[in-house]
Amino acid sequence: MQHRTSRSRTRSPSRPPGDPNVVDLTARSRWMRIREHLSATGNPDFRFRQVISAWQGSTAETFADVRALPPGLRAELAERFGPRLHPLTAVEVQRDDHVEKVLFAAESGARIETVVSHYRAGWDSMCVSSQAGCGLGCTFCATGAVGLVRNLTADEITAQVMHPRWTREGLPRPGSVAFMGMGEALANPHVFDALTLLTDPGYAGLSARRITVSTVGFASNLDRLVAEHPQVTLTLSVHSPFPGQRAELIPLEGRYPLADNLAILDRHVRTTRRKVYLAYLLIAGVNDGEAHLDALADLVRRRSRPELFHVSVIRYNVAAGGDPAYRAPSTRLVEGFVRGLLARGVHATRRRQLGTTIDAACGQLHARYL
Ligand SMILES: C[S@@+](CC[C@H](N)C(=O)[O-])C[C@H]1O[C@@H](n2cnc3c(N)ncnc32)[C@H](O)[C@@H]1O
Ligand code: SF4
Repeated sequence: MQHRTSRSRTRSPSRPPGDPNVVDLTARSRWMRIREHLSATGNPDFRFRQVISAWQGSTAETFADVRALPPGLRAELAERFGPRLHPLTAVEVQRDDHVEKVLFAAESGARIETVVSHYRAGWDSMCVSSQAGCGLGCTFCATGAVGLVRNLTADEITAQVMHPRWTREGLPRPGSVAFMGMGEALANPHVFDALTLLTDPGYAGLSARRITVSTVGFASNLDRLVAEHPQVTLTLSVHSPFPGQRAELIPLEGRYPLADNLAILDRHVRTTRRKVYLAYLLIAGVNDGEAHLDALADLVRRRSRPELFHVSVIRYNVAAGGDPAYRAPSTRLVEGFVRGLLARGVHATRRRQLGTTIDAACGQLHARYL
């Protein structure tokens, strides 16, 4: 089968006329700078928390609305950091039985999507975007078909989790957060500050173990991630055990081979004893054969601690802009593949997919760019 391997890697965002790109992508997180400023000017720690609570609690749009702060401090923060608290505006919401998908617009006009799944009582998982579009061009993914519009800032990434709309819906904190929305998190350096903020008790206060970063294997930053955030849960997208075929599906294989990424995971599991996940996207007739099963199982069994590697088998969701030759496998085929791995001594389960009817499942997000 011929796979499409070339895609435009960047695409200009459609911005309203006269709207400058006001986002400074070289700047550090505004929230981090605000916190540093408050501390450097002798304010007690609770002042930062007061701003965050007012913002997240949906009562404040601007610093001027944060009534808990002394008026002088409100004016000072607005003057120094700009009046608005919100970096993202929710412009559209779609729902099905288990999933809510929100289209957010950022200040530059860039658009992203965030998905919340309610699949177990009292446990909500949020799928966040790290980039508007993605420049890595995987041939099965709608976000890849968009091309890279731009990296999100750390504040735009974390605002998806902290947005006041969730408080209004009774969901001030999701049970877990996965970087499985739009974009390749490790291709965006702002993800490191975003993780620091998400795990900061004064900001989102999430446990690192409840955060999953999924990557196609941006090895240089995977190395940095395991060093700086060792407790974050990791998923490496594999999709083929054969380098030639993997490079057709995931062009980044040519720059950062799977073997290099697996070597990083080997070191990581040896030091942390944390379980890691290998995602395997099953496309009918492409990567679902016995030879794939044997080679994938072999790849896992050759790890230094194979018991700490878990394969999540994902059914291909038909994605806008994906290769038209790709077909979704039947449920029987997916279950058979999982059984095949188990029979070969590999831990494996099928990853449940929600939201396919509203294009909210893995690989389907394109924020209306397509
Ligand atoms: C959209 S990606 C974002 C995270 C990261 N860039 C990655 O690829 O791992 C999240 C997950 O969706 C999977 N995915 C992409 N396209 C898909 C599709 N059409 N159907 C099902 N899963 C897909 C990816 O392989 C990955 O495991
Ligand atoms: S699968 Fe991940 S890395 Fe590949 S194009 Fe989609 S978002 Fe980017």
